[in-house]
This record gives sequence, C-alpha cells and structure tokens, in this order.
Amino acid sequence: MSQSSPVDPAKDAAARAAVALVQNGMKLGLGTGSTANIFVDRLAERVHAEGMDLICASTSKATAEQARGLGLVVEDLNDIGWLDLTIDGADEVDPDLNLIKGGGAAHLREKIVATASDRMVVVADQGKVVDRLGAFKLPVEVIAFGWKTTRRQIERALERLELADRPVILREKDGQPVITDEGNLILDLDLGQIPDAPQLARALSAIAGVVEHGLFLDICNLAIIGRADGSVVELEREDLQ
Ligand SMILES: O=C(CO)[C@H](O)[C@H](O)COP(=O)(O)O
Repeated sequence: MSQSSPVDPAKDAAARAAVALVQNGMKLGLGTGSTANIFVDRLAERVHAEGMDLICASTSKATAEQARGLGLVVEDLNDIGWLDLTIDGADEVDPDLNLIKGGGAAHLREKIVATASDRMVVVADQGKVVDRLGAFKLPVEVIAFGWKTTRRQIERALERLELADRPVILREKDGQPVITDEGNLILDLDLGQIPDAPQLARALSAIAGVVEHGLFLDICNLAIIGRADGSVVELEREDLQ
C-alpha cells in the first residue's frame, strides 16, 4: 500500500468498483491524484492475486513510480500505441460527464492518455459532482516563455466571454511556481461558474502559449462516484442523452 494515512472510504469504494472493470490482457491508462493512487493500489492487489497480465501507461511521473513500485508494468505510451481503458480522478464532474481536471497539474498528459483510450472512466467521491463546472479553479498549462503575456491573453478572452475580472493565478507551491512533468507552468482560472464550457475551451485553445486546459468535454464515458458509506453510483453517458 502506498498510503500511510487512512484511506478515504468514498474514494476507495470508487477505486474498487473501477478495478472490477479491468480485464486480463488490457492496455490500461493510469491517472494521477489521490483517488487514482488508490485505484493503482487496488489494481496491483488484484493483478498479483489473479496473475493478470496488463500493460499500463501513466499520466504522470508520480503515478508511474507508484505503479512500478507495486510491480505493475508501465511502458511509454508511444510504445503501447492505443489503450483499452483509462481510469482517472477528476476535480469536478457535471451531469453530462464533462470534467474539470488538473488539480494535480497533470491534465496535459491525462488528456493525451484519456483520448488515446477506447474508454475513460472517472473515479471520484461525491464531493466532485456538480450541477455546473467552474467552482473549482480551472487549470491551464502554459509555456513558461512569455507566460505573463499569455495570462493577459487569457484575461482578454475571458472579457470577451463576459467573464471579466476573474482572477488568473499562477500556481505556486512553497513560494515557487509549480512546474509540470512537461516543464510548463499552471495558471488557475477562478471563474466561479462556466456558462458555456465548449466556448471557453475553444477560446483557451486558440491562445498561443496555452498548452492545454483542464476542461475534459465529451471524453469521459463513465463516472464511478463513491460515497462515504462505501456504496457507489455509476453515471453513464448513455443515461444522460
Ligand atoms: O486531475 C487530476 C490531476 O491532475 C486529478 O485527477 C484530480 O485533481 C483529482 O484528484 P483527487 O483524486 O486527489 O481528488
């Protein structure tokens, strides 16, 4: 086990339910964050108990290290090519299974891995379910070169979308900018609410210097939501159309 503190029962319930979706021989994407970490722990337990044969691609250096430490096979996505299934956490999940991700500064690799998969399944606790995205600050990964100019361009785009004066904050840890696995910076957009997520996604993607934003739209197929009593609720895209 990689956790030294008690495991959150809601996250654990979601992680256990997701492990049941894994089949022998799969090529599997591994997410990043505390819920994804619990999933990796539970996955390793099953792999060893049943002698399963899996190949994993990781969305972060941290998860790759965890998975390898537990004896899972982790290879470069370039060598694997395409994945059967990716299991990852989320910061927000809306009723259409659109997501905000990137609280762990890994959404660039997470989006590459998720969109290189037949299915993306989110594991999360009930607190991540929202009616509308935006209370969680939207992470945007930007190139370090000229990042203040990029921030200004983001602010201008927000003004055009009638989201003027929303703070755009350089993410820091211990007084230093957070550097992603790809060597970039994170700007967190404190929007409060996102009226039109596809419109915002298009506007952010059009800005030079923006590498990737944390809006995952029409990517997630299933969300497994864990509750504190150990039960889970499954939200499927088909159910919502
Ligand atoms: O997007 C992510 C990392 O970039 C995580 O999946 C997200 O932050 C959820 O993390 P946790 O399970 O710890 O709440």
